[in-house]
Amino acid sequence: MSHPILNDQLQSLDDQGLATTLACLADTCKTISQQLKRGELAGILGAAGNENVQGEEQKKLDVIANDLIKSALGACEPVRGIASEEEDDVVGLRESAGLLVTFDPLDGSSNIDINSMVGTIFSILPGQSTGPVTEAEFLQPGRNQVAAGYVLYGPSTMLALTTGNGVDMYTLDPVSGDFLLTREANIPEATKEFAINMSNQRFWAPAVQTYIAELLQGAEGPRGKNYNMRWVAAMVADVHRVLCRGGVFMYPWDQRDPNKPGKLRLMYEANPMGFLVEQAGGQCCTPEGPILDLQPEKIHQRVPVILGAAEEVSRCVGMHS
Ligand SMILES: O=P(O)(O)OC[C@H]1O[C@](O)(COP(=O)(O)O)[C@@H](O)[C@@H]1O
Ligand SMILES: [Mg+2]
Ligand SMILES: [Mg+2]
Repeated sequence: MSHPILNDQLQSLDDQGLATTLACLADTCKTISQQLKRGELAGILGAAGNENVQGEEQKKLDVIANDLIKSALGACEPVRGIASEEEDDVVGLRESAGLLVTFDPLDGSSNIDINSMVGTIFSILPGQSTGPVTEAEFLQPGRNQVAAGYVLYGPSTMLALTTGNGVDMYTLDPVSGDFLLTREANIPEATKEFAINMSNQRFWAPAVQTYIAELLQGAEGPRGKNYNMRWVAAMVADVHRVLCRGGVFMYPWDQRDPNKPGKLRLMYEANPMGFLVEQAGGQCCTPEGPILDLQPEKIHQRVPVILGAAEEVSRCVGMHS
């Protein structure tokens, strides 16, 4: 069976600037994948010894992946500016270019040191001006994204990509070095699988407490079926599972820190995953409604996330009203 090659598929896009940018991101992620494969041998595991702007400890690989993507996009003609989870501020690249890229260079950082799954998440927005690049220009609803995707560094390296016409999944062929199209994502409306960090249960809002309590009651409870639970602790891997076989994934609001209404970042995690999930037939919401309709207020903004099977997301959101 022959699998189409990513770069051939990209050539058929109307926007060749977008195609160039996506090819650049895919190539850089191949380099990150190679570094990860060498693991401890490359001396790149462990803490970098500093914190990012959000007060989180940076791993060496957070910094390495960020620098690789930043430098590759710095040389990528169609890119006007970038924003990264690991950068304090947005970075202007060239005023004449038309695309803005936001990214989480390494998602699931706490998995690095145990040789478990991590990934790179990216989102591409249209530029809004021909003047200097500003943070305000990035603050567009996720609905404006022209493309979004992630690369999952797992037993095989996989790229999931949407340009607004479904979600294609590519597997990196270690022999040819090409990303080959291997499947399309599809999220069934119903599921029996959920993903949430249960250790935060006592901090959740009452609606989430009730929703999860019903799932845990299984066949004897109001849902009338048994649910299984999974938690990889890397959003990229948990969402990949949902895109491949369905399920519901949540990182809800909790009361631990009033400055963090949720853990996940809108511009680097929630919006790109929301675009992918909607394109695969699922839903991605906060308790107030679809994430893609949110008007961002800050580049490093955090949001509660409920995504996946439509039946579960609408039930959980509905319990908040
Ligand atoms: O430590 P917890 O509560 O399991 O949180 C895991 C979540 O945090 C994250 O790792 C945050 O992402 P980063 O690793 O990019 O900071 C998500 O990928 C994941 O879903
Ligand atoms: Mg992340
Ligand atoms: Mg990260």
